[in-house]
Amino acid sequence: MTHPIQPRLTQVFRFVRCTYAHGVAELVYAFDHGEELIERVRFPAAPAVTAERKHAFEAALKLLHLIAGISYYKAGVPPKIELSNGPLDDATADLLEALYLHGLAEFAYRNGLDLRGRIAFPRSGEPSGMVKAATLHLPERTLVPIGGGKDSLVAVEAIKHIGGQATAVWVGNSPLIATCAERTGLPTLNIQRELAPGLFELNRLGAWNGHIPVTAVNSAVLAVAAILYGYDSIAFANERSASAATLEYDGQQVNHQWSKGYAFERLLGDWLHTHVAADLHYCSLLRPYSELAITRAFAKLTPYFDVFSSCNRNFKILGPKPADRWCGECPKCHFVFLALAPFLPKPRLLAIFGRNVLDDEAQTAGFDALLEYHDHKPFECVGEGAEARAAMYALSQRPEWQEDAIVARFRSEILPQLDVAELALEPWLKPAGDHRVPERLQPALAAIG
Ligand SMILES: CC(=O)N[C@H]1[C@@H](OP(=O)(O)OP(=O)(O)OC[C@H]2O[C@@H](n3ccc(=O)[nH]c3=O)[C@H](O)[C@@H]2O)O[C@H](CO)[C@@H](O)[C@@H]1O[C@H](C)C(=O)N[C@@H](C)C(=O)N[C@@H](CCC(=O)O)C(=O)O
Ligand SMILES: Nc1ncnc2c1ncn2[C@@H]1O[C@H](COP(=O)(O)OP(=O)(O)OP(=O)(O)O)[C@@H](O)[C@H]1O
Repeated sequence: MTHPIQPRLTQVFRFVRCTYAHGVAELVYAFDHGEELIERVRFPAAPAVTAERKHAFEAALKLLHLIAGISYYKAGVPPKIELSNGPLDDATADLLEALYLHGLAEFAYRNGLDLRGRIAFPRSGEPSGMVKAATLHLPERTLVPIGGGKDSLVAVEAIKHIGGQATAVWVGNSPLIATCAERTGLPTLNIQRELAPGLFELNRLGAWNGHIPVTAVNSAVLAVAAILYGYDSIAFANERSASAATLEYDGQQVNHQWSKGYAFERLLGDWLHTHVAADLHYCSLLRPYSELAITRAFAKLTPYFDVFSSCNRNFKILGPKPADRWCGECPKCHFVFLALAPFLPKPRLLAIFGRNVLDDEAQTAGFDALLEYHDHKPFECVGEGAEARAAMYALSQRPEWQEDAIVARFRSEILPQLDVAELALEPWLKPAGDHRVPERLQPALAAIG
């Protein structure tokens, strides 16, 4: 009989094996000599892997195993990591160590842990180099991940605008995301992901728990899918402000959205070019845009208004979900309401949310955090504090909004402490900064701005 392990006392996290057959990937992990934790990812109607793509497929699958391990590793954060398939080359180890350190920074901060110097993947010492993987002549079509919220729908419409071939793809079994994906009118692909049930048991036994960089997991799933089904690009909808830290603590930046940020996009995009296929492109189509530029673009996409939701409470695997798509109380509901408000007629916005979030005094502390007023930005996927202040200032100048409780308080209490010259909306609406959008998709960028 095996005794239940005490997750926080474990010494080794083991990547046991990773297999694939008939559209199902099994990703297997264990702590010490404890029971195997098996995560399954199901690729529907999967075609056979061709000989030409075999090497690329295996490389992508191996990366998925290594990345998805983060959900389990975090339960114990033991001092040692073991790989049954041998050590990693430097580029792979660098990618994983960056992901585990920065992607778990919020987890570490909230649990009072310091992961610096603790996460070391075994290395072969093989230099990374920048040798390109083979070109696979992947079909010119794009996987567009759908998250149920506004951002991915803006990306979808931009690709449709340039006549690009694309498939709306999502990981997991959210009916809300399925409805959004169907509304795009694109072909759809739903990949199922089942966490190892043993993780919930570890949680019950007092495992460490907290945020994981789920976009990295979804990205690795989609890299496997791109090779399996044949796509030359994966176009996420991660905004410019996703790269901004939520807070800084003890000399370390803590960014809730790290795997949505540009640093991770670069690491993974380069890794795919060198280890999987020279013609598989991983990018974010919204990288040059702020949240406000994206909400302005989304405000024109009326066909999605009755199906989308950015409220993450919809996406829990366990536990209750909001009755009507928007809980109206969480940082995402606060931010999306505020960021859409400057670009939509007020009655339209109230109809989407079924309430006026800005006239609810109970939400004052939540909005203060968004504005970084006596608080830091919330641990959620929300825009920068300066962006939220610009949106709030715009509303405070409009008669239809300025009497609402939260806006009125902003006018009387917060605005006098701010420099109005820094509150303009317009600078946020211009694209800026680098992106990695491949040439074929670049015309779609212009369709957003
Ligand atoms: C939906 C959600 O926000 N979940 C977070 C929440 O989880 P909770 O315990 O309340 O419920 P479940 O989602 O049902 O998860 C149950 C447990 O399962 C583990 N887990 C789940 C998914 C996974 O991929 N790995 C896991 O290990 C975990 O132990 C759960 O407790 O709180 C958790 C703890 O803080 C978070 O880990 C859950 O976050 C999910 C991974 C998730 O999908 N979150 C996205 C909505 C999310 O945060 N997206 C970010 C993207 C940022 C990035 O860099 O990727 C965003 O929108 O900002
Ligand atoms: N379940 C999922 N499957 C595939 N991709 C996902 C999933 N959830 C989120 N994503 C993708 O991850 C990226 C970040 O998600 P995010 O929640 O910021 O976007 P969103 O849902 O489109 O918009 P919003 O910011 O309004 O929530 C987006 O490209 C989104 O499509």
